Amino acid sequence: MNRVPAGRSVHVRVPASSANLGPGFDSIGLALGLWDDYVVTTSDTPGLVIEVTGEGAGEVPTDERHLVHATLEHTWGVLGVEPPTGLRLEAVNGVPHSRGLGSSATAIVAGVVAAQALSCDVLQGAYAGWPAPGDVVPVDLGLATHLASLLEGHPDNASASVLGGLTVSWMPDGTGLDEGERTVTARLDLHPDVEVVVFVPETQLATRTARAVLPATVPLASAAAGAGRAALLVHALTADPAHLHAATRDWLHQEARRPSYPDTMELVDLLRSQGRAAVVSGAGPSVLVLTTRDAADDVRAGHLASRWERLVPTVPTHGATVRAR
Ligand SMILES: Nc1ncnc2c1ncn2[C@@H]1O[C@H](COP(=O)(O)OP(=O)(O)OP(=O)(O)O)[C@@H](O)[C@H]1O
Ligand SMILES: N[C@@H](CCO)C(=O)O
Repeated sequence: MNRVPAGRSVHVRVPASSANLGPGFDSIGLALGLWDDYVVTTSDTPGLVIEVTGEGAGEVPTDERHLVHATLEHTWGVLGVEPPTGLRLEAVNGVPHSRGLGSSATAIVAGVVAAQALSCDVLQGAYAGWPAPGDVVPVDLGLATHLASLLEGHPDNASASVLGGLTVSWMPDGTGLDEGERTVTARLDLHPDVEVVVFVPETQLATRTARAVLPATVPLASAAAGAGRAALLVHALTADPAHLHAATRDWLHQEARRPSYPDTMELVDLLRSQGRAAVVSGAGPSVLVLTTRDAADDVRAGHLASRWERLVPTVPTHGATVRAR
């Protein structure tokens, strides 16, 4: 088996994401212009060195359990290449952890694309040699979406982090993610009038915890109502933002999770009562407001308790990028 060569270094940038956007549970994702940056360098000196600054510094493990490192190893296994002898991972994280902003998907996507990039010429005979410093290193974005979605357990965050913009993901032949099925994603352009405001609390909520409280089944009427709003949501986000408030109504997950994030739902209820298209971002506890450009200043200026940090990220039109160093 070929080994990833020593003496290579890549700079990987991956955006955060907001999943669900109300009724698009486990399928709709939106990239957010908050970024994790990684430099991954191979060497022939055995060992692993991990340095983390920014979000998660002093909290995430800096050994082989680190999520990006574990993903690199997993991806090289899937690709059938031997990991390099030595590896250095420098992380500068701008995506808040466990706030519903897709931090785990961001990290997983970083690992998947870095692993592909560092072995690109080992895998692709047609690709001659290692790129010059600053050049984009080619990766298979479809494979990246699929592998990252499998590792994450749902495709909504991973697809937005890989592709940027607005994404809708589905499984061709079923409801669950498994090795035999490849995630498919449609990448949509957000209507140019749509802007986002994100309210981030100090409290954290692990996605695993938030998923554990969801019911196994929902009433047909709720499923039918949600399907209609999810369809309307795609129309509102791409063609007619006037429908955003109606389109972001959810019956599948937010109410079931209310006891897990009461302050979040209180803010969502308040903003919705004021006509804002407010939803829980991902599995919470952040709140995402989808607004139009003319109303964005009002949303940004609204009075808010001090425990909420207000962010105004762009929606990047591209997702993960990898450049040689
Ligand atoms: N950049 C990172 N480096 C290392 N580990 C990370 C990184 N980002 C996230 N993680 C790990 O993932 C955990 C958070 O994942 P989790 O799925 O619970 O929340 P999230 O992805 O931030 O939110 P959501 O999935 O609701 O959008 C962190 O506690 C940490 O263990
Ligand atoms: N669709 C997932 C997103 C987690 O970020 C959930 O709500 O559990």
